[in-house]
Amino acid sequence: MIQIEQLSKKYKDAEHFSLLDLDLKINSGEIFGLLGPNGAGKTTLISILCGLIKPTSGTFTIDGLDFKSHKNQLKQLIGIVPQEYALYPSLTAYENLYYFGSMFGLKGPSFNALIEEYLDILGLGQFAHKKIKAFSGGMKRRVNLIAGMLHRPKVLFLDEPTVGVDVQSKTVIIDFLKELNSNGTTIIYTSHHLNEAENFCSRVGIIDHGKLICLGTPKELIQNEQGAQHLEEVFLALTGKALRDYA
Ligand SMILES: Nc1ncnc2c1ncn2[C@@H]1O[C@H](COP(=O)(O)OP(=O)(O)OP(=O)(O)O)[C@@H](O)[C@H]1O
Repeated sequence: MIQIEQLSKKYKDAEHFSLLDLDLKINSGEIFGLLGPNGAGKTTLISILCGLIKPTSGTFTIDGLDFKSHKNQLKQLIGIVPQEYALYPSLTAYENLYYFGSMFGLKGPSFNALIEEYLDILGLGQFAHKKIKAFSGGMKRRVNLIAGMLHRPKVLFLDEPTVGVDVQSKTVIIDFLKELNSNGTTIIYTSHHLNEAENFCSRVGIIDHGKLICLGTPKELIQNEQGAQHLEEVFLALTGKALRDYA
């Protein structure tokens, strides 16, 4: 489904590569977790795969479509749920979603019904016509999520979809993503919640300093790391305890 070959990214004026010669294959139907410390290169990788930034070198295909020659088809195929809220604060939840859907050519009564259905599933039905600026962080995260998948993409990229939300919102978001996945959507997500990733992901890849340092099912990675009971111990053993502060 996603085939990445020798992907590298060096930002303009940066001293180091943020991604270096990364090879990775993600299969159709997976829930794939991209894990790594702050500054490891997760957002950079997702941003390249979503076509938001260009790689310095390397190639990738999604569903057999090359990123350079099939930009427009790829836009239809993928959905993006960014880390930052992509919502208009002075519009209502419904208006925001209508706007995002219309960018994919969605309109009409069946589209209205779809927006209402998703808002209901994510517990926001009664707030559909309230302005986003009055929403809590957890509510905004849920609207942000719907905005990224209204056009029913085959592949959904999510950059920390559960950051800063309470356990209740987190559960609703994860259950919703599991349901999407069971209906055929491939999910690629980044997170710092290692317990969540351990339970949620079919496979994970740990990235550090722009390189993929391990890949496998959570169970495999835990079994391969001596004394580890959970993914968090594997993560610390592989990436160390030093702080990752950059400016
Ligand atoms: N626009 C940019 N210009 C220059 N350097 C950048 C830019 N964006 C990211 N970087 C650098 O690239 C590296 C990887 O950053 P990236 O945001 O991809 O990491 P991340 O794994 O998503 O981190 P986090 O968990 O903190 O979100 C870091 O060293 C970061 O400082």
